[in-house]
Order: sequence, then structure tokens, then C-alpha cells
Amino acid sequence: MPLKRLTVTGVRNLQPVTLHPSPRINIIHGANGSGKSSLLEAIHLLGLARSFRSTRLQPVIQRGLDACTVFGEVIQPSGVVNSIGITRSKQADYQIRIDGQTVRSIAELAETLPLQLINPDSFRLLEGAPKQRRQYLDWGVFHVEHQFLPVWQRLQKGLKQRNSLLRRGRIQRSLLAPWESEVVNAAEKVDEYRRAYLQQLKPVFEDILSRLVELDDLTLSYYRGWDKEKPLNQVLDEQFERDSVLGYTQAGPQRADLRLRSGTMNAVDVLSRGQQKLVVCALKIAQGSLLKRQGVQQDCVFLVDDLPSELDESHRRALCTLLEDLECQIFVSSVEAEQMRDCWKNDTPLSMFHVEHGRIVQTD
Ligand SMILES: Nc1ncnc2c1ncn2[C@@H]1O[C@H](COP(=O)(O)OP(=O)(O)OP(=O)(O)O)[C@@H](O)[C@H]1O
Repeated sequence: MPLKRLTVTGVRNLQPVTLHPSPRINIIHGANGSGKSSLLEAIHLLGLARSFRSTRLQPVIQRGLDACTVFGEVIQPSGVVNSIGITRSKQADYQIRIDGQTVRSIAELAETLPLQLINPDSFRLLEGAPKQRRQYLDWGVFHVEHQFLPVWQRLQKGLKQRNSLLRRGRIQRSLLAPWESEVVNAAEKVDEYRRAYLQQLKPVFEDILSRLVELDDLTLSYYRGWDKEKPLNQVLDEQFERDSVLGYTQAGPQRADLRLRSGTMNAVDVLSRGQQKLVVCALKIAQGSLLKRQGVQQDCVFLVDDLPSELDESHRRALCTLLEDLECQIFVSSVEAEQMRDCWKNDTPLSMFHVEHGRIVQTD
């Protein structure tokens, strides 16, 4: 689902601009601090209504302005073109419009423009808390299984109610029963969807990883968030006393994780920085690849901030080949233009954009 037009106003240091990106490879180049990441951030804003660099909206809005706006036209697999507009102002929160209609749900936005981001923070996928890996996993499940979101929302609601009752202190066990049954029901579904997704993802990930780097003993496994030998209702019973003391539910899909191991060790403890980047790229590319193979054949747009960093030339080329083989739209940023220009096949549509002090000019 490539972006065929992109208009950015009031984002960081970027001057107002309208771009017509290539449906395949787009290279954003320029000196440090010129605004390359800000352009990727603007596209991220369009697909997810949030920045990847800041949890607050204020820093994204250009100093001296009250709002930022990003507008894009996205070509869907059916050929239909959706227009998406997102405005974030200092006073209000954000306003999202798809084809002129105000939209409240980020999920709808994410479905219209699925994005995969690879940036220096993506390392958190390996070294960060399980939440990062759950979010990664759920991105994939959300995009391939349309029943996932309502079930996941039911689970969150059930957990919230159970936890708030637990926090009240000495309560009767029976008061929790309706919420526990809601939690257990939704938990089984969430686990089933995650497990089914991972079963499809794993071989794709292993194949992609083997084409990027030799790491034969790297394994990817799934922990569902509670003892695999016991049903969740039994675990909730057993842990009730402790849950009451803590004021929250310890076991369940909210504690699920993906485990990446190198032999018997945590992958993050033994892999080099470059190897970690390649593993993260393989995980993200595997999701993009799987999305494309699904019935709806959706493409996601890849945003790769500072692609060359941490990688030697042969790994850089291997990564570009894999990205290119996906036949998705890709935006990569790099300080060096020439380093990135030669990594693609001659006949793949490629556009180059030079950024200087926030001004973006198409050079190729
Ligand atoms: N709200 C803002 N208003 C104006 N300028 C901003 C704002 N936030 C950040 N900047 C400036 O925008 C510039 C662009 O930063 P950006 O991170 O996009 O650069 P970059 O080209 O990706 O740099 P690097 O190669 O070092 O990663 C920086 O000089 C930064 O100080």
C-alpha cells in the first residue's frame, strides 16, 4: 500500500513540503540534524498517530507553531486510493480523517497504512522488557486476524476490573468470578491467535535470518504468560492470595513474551550490536513478508532510520536485497547518499530526497 503523495507541515524542523515518493525505494539523505528522521517521523504519525521518538506530542510540533499536519494518499491493494490526514495541535489532541471522515480509532488508521519501523530504538525488541516483544507479536496478529482486537480489548477490560477489585483489599472470592471468567475466556482466544500467528511467522523469520547472517543456534519461542501445563482459571485460583497482596493479576496473556535465545543464553547477552540489528530486521521483515502472503495481500510501508549504521557492506547489501524482494514501499535514511544508492537492482523504481536544514528536495 504505497504512499503516492505526502504533505508535511509543521513537523520538527521540516519546511512545508509535498512529495511524490517512489512506490518502492526512497532514500532520504542529508547531514546530521538536517531532518531525515523527522520525515520518517511524519510518516509514522500518519500511520499510527504518534511519534516514534517522543511519547508527548509537543516536541514534534515545530517551535513557534501551534500544530502539525501530515496528509497522505495511500494506494490500497484493490486500487482504491485512501486519503489520510492527521493534525496534532498543542491545545487539542489529534484529529484523524480518512477520506474526509473523522476517525477515532487508531486501529483503523493502522489498517489503512500498516507501517514497520526499524530504527535505533528497535534494539529494544531484544534488550527491552517483554512489553516490546508483545507489541511486536500483537502487531502481526492484529493485521492478519481481524477477530483479535475485540478479544484483546475484552481481555484488557476484564483485567482492569479484576485488578481494581483486588486493590480494594479483603474481598470475597466470588466477587471476582464474573471478571475472571471473562479474563479466562478472552485469554484463551488471545493465546490461540498469538500461537497460530507465531507458528506461521517462525519459519519465515528463520529463512530470512539465514539469508542475512549465520546464526544457526538462534531460536525463537513463545511464552504464553502462565504455566503451560495448567489452565488459566487454576493458575488464578492458586495465585489469588498473592494477587490480592500485589493488587494485580500476575499470570495471563498480559505477561506473554517472545524468547530469543542463542544456544542456552539470551540472544541479547551474546550477539554483537550488528548481529542484533540483523535479528531485529529479520523479525520485522518476516512480519512484512507474512502480511503480504495473507489472503488480503496487504503491503506494509517500511521506515528504516539510518539503515547503514552498525552494518558492514556485505550485511548492508544483504539487508537491502531482502527489503527489495518484499516489493514494498521503503523509506530509508542515511547520512551518505552514495553508500545507499548502489544497493538496489537497476530496474527497481528509486527516488532520492536530499534534506538540508529542514528543506527536502527530490534529487533523482
Ligand atoms: N519541535 C522542533 N522544532 C524545530 N526544530 C526541531 C524540533 N525538534 C527537533 N528539531 C530540530 O530538527 C532537526 C532535525 O532532526 P532529525 O533528528 O530529523 O535530523 P536527522 O537528519 O535525522 O539527524 P541524524 O543524522 O543526526 O540522525 C534537529 O536539528 C533538531 O534540533
